[in-house]
Amino acid sequence: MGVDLYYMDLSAPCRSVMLLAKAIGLELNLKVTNIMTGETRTPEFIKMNPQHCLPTMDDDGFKLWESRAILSYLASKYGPAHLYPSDPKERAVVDQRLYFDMGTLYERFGKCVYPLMFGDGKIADNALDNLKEALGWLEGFFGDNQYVAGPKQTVADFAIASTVATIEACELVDLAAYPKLSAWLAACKTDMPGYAELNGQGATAFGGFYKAKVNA
Ligand SMILES: N[C@@H](CCC(=O)N[C@@H](CS)C(=O)NCC(=O)O)C(=O)O
Repeated sequence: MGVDLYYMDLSAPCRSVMLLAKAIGLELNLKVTNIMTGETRTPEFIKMNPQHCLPTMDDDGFKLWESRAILSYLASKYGPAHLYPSDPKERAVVDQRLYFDMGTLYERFGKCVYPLMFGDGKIADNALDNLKEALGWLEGFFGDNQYVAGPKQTVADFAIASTVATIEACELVDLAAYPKLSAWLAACKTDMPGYAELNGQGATAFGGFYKAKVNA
């Protein structure tokens, strides 16, 4: 019974789901799963998620992956309505932020770090500028709002907080150049239950791994 979550602390998408669960008081059956030692490639895991990625969720037999889909599902089923609003326009803005996070912000961040951490070490010349451009767009999304998708906290805040925490920990960009984003991140650090334990420690470990590769 209950919601199983297969996860790793180092993983930003996993941390976003764990932060949401803490915020809504949903107890997860946490199942630490090591991608480095092949624990997502076992026949049992592949049967549950043929894409063998983390996070993977199992809610009493309902299996789901893609962290942002998990966030929307858990908020819809267990959270207060404002976290994933039913109003079509409000929901569309939340979805836009989630897709932006996955397809642009995290994607551009990944191009700055993953080749060094897991690939051939070749980082494109424009990778950092592209990441800064995406952070500039995110800065603009705030407008006069306190949260990334408007005046209320939504699932997009959990997804983007995990991405930005990871960017911060890698020390690639001076986030002070984005004042609204910096103010929001500071508020996440104090107001999101478990931020220090989850995003703090997990992102710091990821950043440490990245910086060790840079200095190797
Ligand atoms: N877009 C996916 C990304 C999932 C992903 O790439 N997860 C990584 C860990 S951060 C993973 O499981 N990699 C191992 C694999 O794909 O086999 C999400 O947000 O859930």
